Amino acid sequence: MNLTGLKLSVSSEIGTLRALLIHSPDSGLGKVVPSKAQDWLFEDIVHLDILRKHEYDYYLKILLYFLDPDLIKGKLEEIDQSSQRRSFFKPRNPAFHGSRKVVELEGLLADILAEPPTRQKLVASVCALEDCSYRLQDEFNAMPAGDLASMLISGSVNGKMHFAPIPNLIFTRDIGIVINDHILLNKPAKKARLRETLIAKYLFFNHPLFASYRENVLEIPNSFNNFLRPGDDTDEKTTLEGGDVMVVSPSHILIGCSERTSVSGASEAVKLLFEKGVITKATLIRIPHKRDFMHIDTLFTQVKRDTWVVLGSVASRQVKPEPEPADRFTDKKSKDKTQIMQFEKGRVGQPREFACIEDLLDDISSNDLGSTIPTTFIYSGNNSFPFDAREQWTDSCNLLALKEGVVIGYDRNDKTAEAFREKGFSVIKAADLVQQFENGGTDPQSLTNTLITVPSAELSRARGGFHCMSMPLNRSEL
Ligand SMILES: NC(=[NH2+])NCCC[C@H](N)C(=O)O
Repeated sequence: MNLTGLKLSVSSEIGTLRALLIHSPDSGLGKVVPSKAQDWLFEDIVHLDILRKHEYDYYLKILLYFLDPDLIKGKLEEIDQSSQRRSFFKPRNPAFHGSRKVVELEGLLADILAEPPTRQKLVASVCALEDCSYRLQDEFNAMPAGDLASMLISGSVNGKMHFAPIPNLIFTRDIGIVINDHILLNKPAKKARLRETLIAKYLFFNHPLFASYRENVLEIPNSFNNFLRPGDDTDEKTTLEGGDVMVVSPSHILIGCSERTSVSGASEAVKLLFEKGVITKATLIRIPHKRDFMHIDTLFTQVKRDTWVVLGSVASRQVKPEPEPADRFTDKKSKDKTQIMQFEKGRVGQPREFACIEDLLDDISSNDLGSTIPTTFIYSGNNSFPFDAREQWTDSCNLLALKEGVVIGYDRNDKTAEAFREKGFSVIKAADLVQQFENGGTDPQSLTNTLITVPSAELSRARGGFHCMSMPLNRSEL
């Protein structure tokens, strides 16, 4: 794929999306077995055909109408014909869309594997990680680049499974983050995500698409005594996953300290970003270390300059109940408390603290983004128990902004959609919107204040939403 000349530029969560990196669900998702589902960070096994045809394909169509309409407009009927067998959506098919704005990761991987030196290094690294035999490594090296790319992702070739799939690669958010014109690589907390990280590292350092940004690829170092620590406890490790990083303004990023991102990972990232002059302000947000809240983008995402969708029970200021006598015995572990500290480059003295996530988001809206009206919070499940928790679990707070005020999420979060309507938003099904785009009833430019909903019965079992399923490469400045 000839993809030279793409400009990396992300300085907000809501500027009009111009280019992003995605990975469409590959056959590996259909190979998750019940006994390994949780180890591979899926909550359940998924039905691959339904997940692709009736769910993810809508996401892709919407992305293309917004970012690269020439590839899709006027062709919908043909693309959807059953005789086409989804060829438009299959990376290795000649009829594949091949967008240079909605960029498919598998194609990039095949490109770098066509270069023998890169192929040999990457194959050797994957084989070391997956404990493959020397002979198998030689076999992999002799494979055509396209087959090899698909095998390195799905784990299988010609019906044979050589190692585990990496089904979480659909969550491209987590493999790296574009901050202005730099790329911060991740250091995953979970073993199931190690191969993804390796692939991402090779892509950013070797693909011509990123050629002019080589010097801007940032790798978080391990703390110097990393390898001296006894045992396998991941708590103390230096880890950082992309879902915990949000670029909220050209100078300010948020980093979650969570189940996945350690304090040392966050701290090393901030040091690096300050040192390289990428940003001047970083806010660290400690959230409860729980599977439900693995990254900060599972708790809140931005909708507009002055509007955020949040889980109220964690983000709002909590009124402390009178302590019960036994509370003295049950002092909450610090890991379960929310704590927020803001650091500015060159500033001496105490960092600034915020009492709750909403206070921080309000400060960002008013002071970083210049909003002059009161900040709006739209709550998961319309802030009523148990729908708040239920819908957060199925990613009601994990929305992707296609442009300011137009976000995309799952259709199953009814009460959250109700909350959007109450705040003046339209809620429209992706299938209907696609039809309207196609027949000229509306167009992406004229859409305002809208939540687009995508079918999600299967996708939501993978435990991530569209914010996770996107790695923005370019957004217009706000
Ligand atoms: N940015 C995110 N919230 N990503 C969600 C990742 C979900 C994935 N199954 C995992 O547990 O790793």
